[in-house]
Amino acid sequence: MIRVAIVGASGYTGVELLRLLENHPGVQVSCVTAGQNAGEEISTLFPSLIERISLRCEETDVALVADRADFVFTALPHQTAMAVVPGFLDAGKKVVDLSADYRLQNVAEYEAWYQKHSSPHLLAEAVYGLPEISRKQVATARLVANPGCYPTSVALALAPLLREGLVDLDSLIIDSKSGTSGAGRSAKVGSLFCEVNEGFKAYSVGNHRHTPEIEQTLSALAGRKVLVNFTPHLLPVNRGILSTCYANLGKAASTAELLELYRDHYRQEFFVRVLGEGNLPNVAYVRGSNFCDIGLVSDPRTGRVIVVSAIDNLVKGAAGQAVQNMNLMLGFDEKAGLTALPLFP
Ligand SMILES: NC(=O)C1=CN([C@@H]2O[C@H](COP(=O)(O)OP(=O)(O)OC[C@H]3O[C@@H](n4cnc5c(N)ncnc54)[C@H](OP(=O)(O)O)[C@@H]3O)[C@@H](O)[C@H]2O)C=CC1
Ligand SMILES: CC(=O)N[C@@H](CCC(=O)OP(=O)(O)O)C(=O)O
Repeated sequence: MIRVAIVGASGYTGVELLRLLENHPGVQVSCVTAGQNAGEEISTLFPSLIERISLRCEETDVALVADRADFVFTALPHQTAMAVVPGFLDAGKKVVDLSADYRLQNVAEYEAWYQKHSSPHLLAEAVYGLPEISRKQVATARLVANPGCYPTSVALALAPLLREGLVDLDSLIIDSKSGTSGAGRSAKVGSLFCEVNEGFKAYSVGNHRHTPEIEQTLSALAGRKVLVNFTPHLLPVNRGILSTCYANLGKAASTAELLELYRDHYRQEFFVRVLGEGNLPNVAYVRGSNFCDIGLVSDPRTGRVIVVSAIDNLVKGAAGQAVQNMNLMLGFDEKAGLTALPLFP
């Protein structure tokens, strides 16, 4: 059994890692850490774990964690992650970082959208861990930057069109909606029940920090710089991201032809489910799973294709994708621990 640490286990992605890894045949969670909850029993913080997982949350101390684990997940807020990730690498550990700290390859871009980077030398080494796009690089990586939830849903929705050069790259518009767990477990007025329930709003319009991450991936797929309009919305549900992506087709193509292209593209991908004509994704049908469901419609009236994708932000958008990356990095079956069907209804 490989010993695994979850640094930042008292958050939403941390507890999701615990849930998924409990069913993993080759690893055992040997150490969990927290910030203000250090010292607490993890099943007290999350009664969902009672009688199955009993671990004391340690201080987030690099030497202690490195001593107790062979592999590390960092599930910390950005900026906090970069304070510890270099220490784990120096101690010879492989790391999947769930924060945004190592996702952007360009330091200036990171510092423009986030804050000063304390280990910019690692940005060139870190592999952006979207296995359906960068599987080979993930398998040999020491540090994987686990993609953001919105960028995962967008990259998988648009990759076939961009790789095949079928759309006008200056026409991309992305409209995404996320459940509230995307904002994490820490107390914030904007996440309170009365602020979210029965409401629906756009936020960070024109300036959300996932914009450069989305553009980085789409540019690599397209082979040239791509800019997008990306508008996130807050949905009054616990989990789920639905992204609706609009693009002008270079030349006319029917819904059936485009779906055939998507099916070809993702034929080998267990976690991407391309829906049949007339069917469109719904966050309710991926909840709790590592699936990304994709559907599309070609609109001959406007010459646009509209691609819709759905993921669970905490699974394919965070902890599930992190486990998928770990599986590749450690040579396990990529699906290990991740084959559960979605929770429905
Ligand atoms: N939620 C989501 O859907 C997604 C989240 N992510 C990213 O994953 C990371 C974790 O997210 P999430 O689990 O939602 O966040 P939470 O806010 O739910 O949890 C954050 C975790 O980090 C710990 N922490 C915070 N500050 C410190 C500190 N200074 N020192 C040590 N530990 C600290 C917290 O401990 P404590 O509470 O005990 O202080 C908690 O365990 C973030 O970078 C987030 O952006 C990525 C994709 C999707
Ligand atoms: C609903 C909500 O607030 N979502 C978060 C994004 C989710 C996330 O955690 O993304 P990172 O990993 O890049 O931090 C947001 O908009 O900031």
